[in-house]
Amino acid sequence: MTKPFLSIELLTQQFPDGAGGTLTVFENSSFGVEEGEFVCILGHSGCGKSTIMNVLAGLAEPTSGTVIMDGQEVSGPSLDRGVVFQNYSLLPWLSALKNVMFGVAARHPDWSKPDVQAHSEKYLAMVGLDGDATHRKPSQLSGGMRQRVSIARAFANHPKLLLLDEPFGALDALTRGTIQDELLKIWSGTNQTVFMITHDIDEAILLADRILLMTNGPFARVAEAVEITIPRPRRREEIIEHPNYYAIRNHLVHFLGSRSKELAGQSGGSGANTPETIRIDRTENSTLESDDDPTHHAHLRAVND
Ligand SMILES: Nc1ncnc2c1ncn2[C@@H]1O[C@H](COP(=O)(O)OP(=O)(O)OP(=O)(O)O)[C@@H](O)[C@H]1O
Repeated sequence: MTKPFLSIELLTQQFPDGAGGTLTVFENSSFGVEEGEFVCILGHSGCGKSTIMNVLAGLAEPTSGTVIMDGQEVSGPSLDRGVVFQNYSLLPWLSALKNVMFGVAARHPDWSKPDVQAHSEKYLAMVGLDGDATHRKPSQLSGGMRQRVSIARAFANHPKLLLLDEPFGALDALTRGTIQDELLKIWSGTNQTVFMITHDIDEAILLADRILLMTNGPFARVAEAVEITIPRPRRREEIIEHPNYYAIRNHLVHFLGSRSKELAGQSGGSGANTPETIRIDRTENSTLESDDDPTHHAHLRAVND
């Protein structure tokens, strides 16, 4: 069997628990992400989402296990992986434009300065920043503007893998919607693979091909991979009308509300903890009753990987 583009294999992360013991955040977690796929990960605070993200970015070493991207083991950061964190992380002494240009110039050392600048301005404009704002330093921008610069910086580099840790958390609802649309536009026009942490169920349904659901920690694991069976292009005003929307949404809410706790703390032993694939499709079989109760799993077609 060929490996997926991004293959997370038997990943275990432990930290000292501060009381002389060991905290096992997750154990033997294994899952894959296909090239060009948009995956969101949902789970309660503290279950280990950012820890997984840091390992994928090459910014942290797992206790054991490996991450293989495009046939190569991830070790250390790389321009092939662009990261957008919750807390922006811009270089404070550079203007917004120069923050973006810095990465573009590193990625394309052969480009002339005007080319680097034009490319950077294009991506800043995509996230709604142009004119004076692009010449301001991060301290002279609002939190939302800083976050938009971080997003432009990551996208402008065309990394093979975009790692987004709650990238829209600091944005107001209107800007958030605009940038979600821009993200979808950029993603659909490239073959980039996106792995995104969010706490927003509706955002995840709008954006993702699959949503990974994590159980609560310690010994958290990606228990399910829920396919978003709503065709693209998706528009936020329209997807709620789709017959699968509330069925998927209810399933996610039910998982986060109770199953993430019920399944918590169960060590899977030495074997790989791979997620179960969940496919909910109310359009496939019109003989299904119209019953959105997510506990009625007879209505779900679950296929193991
Ligand atoms: N460097 C560290 N040393 C010790 N414990 C850590 C370290 N980093 C993370 N942890 C612990 O690992 C667990 C997972 O943390 P992580 O930040 O990955 O969670 P998260 O799911 O991203 O949470 P949130 O949604 O709140 O951002 C938490 O219990 C956290 O306290």
